[in-house]
Amino acid sequence: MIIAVDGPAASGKGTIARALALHYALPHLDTGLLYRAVAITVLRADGDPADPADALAACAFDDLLLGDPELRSEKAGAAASVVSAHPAVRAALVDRQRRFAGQPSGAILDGRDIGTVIAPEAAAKLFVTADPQVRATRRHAELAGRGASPGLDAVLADIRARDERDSARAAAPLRMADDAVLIDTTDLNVAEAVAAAIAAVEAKRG
Ligand SMILES: Nc1ncnc2c1ncn2[C@@H]1O[C@H](COP(=O)(O)OP(=O)(O)OP(=O)(O)O)[C@@H](O)[C@H]1O
Ligand SMILES: Nc1ccn([C@@H]2O[C@H](COP(=O)(O)O)[C@@H](O)[C@H]2O)c(=O)n1
Repeated sequence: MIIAVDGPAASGKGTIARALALHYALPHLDTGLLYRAVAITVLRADGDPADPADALAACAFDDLLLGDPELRSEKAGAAASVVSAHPAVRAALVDRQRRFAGQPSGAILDGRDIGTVIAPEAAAKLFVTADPQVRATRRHAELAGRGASPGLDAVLADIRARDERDSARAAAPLRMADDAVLIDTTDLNVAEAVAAAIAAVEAKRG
């Protein structure tokens, strides 16, 4: 079984995808990490994330980078949202994601275009969202817990800018697949959101 989990920044899709991976004993890929790795590789080479050639060259990143905590920074997220708009970057990362999705065991992938582009054949598709202010408050608390302290306003501005870039780009924009189930986590705690996700997957499995 392939489960696709898409949604905007800090909506809780990763939290849900990890919980589903445990529940169904399926491997999980956080596809945002791939774009974050490209972004950090560009920045460390003093390149420009908006330059398609710089971004494409960075797609040959070392897999060890995927464990680097700097990938979780807001700087990496913002630059990832710039490099991910280049069609050549998206094309360079497609095969890797499709191979992961195609494992005999099945898989769970979370991102922006899993249900629409990477695995349109997924048995269950979830689109996780939440009010931007709520997303910013949660991300702000998460960053503070890690010792980073951007102001709440800055976190909200970053989330809004990323939402806009990810939805407006021509290549694989963020959008809900026609056959996805919407999960709005604004008024749900983590346990409630995970329960809603499991119920949605069970309903799709029939
Ligand atoms: N339902 C919820 N209630 C409260 N906090 C939540 C809920 N879901 C997720 N969180 C918290 O919100 C933050 C963002 O969640 P998460 O990382 O899962 O979002 P995401 O959509 O995967 O983000 P990204 O766009 O960075 O990939 C985390 O700190 C997480 O613990
Ligand atoms: N399937 C995906 C996943 C991510 N992106 C881009 O990467 C940025 C960072 O992703 P996070 O999930 O880690 O926040 C995101 O803002 C997108 O621009 C993507 O395009 N497609």
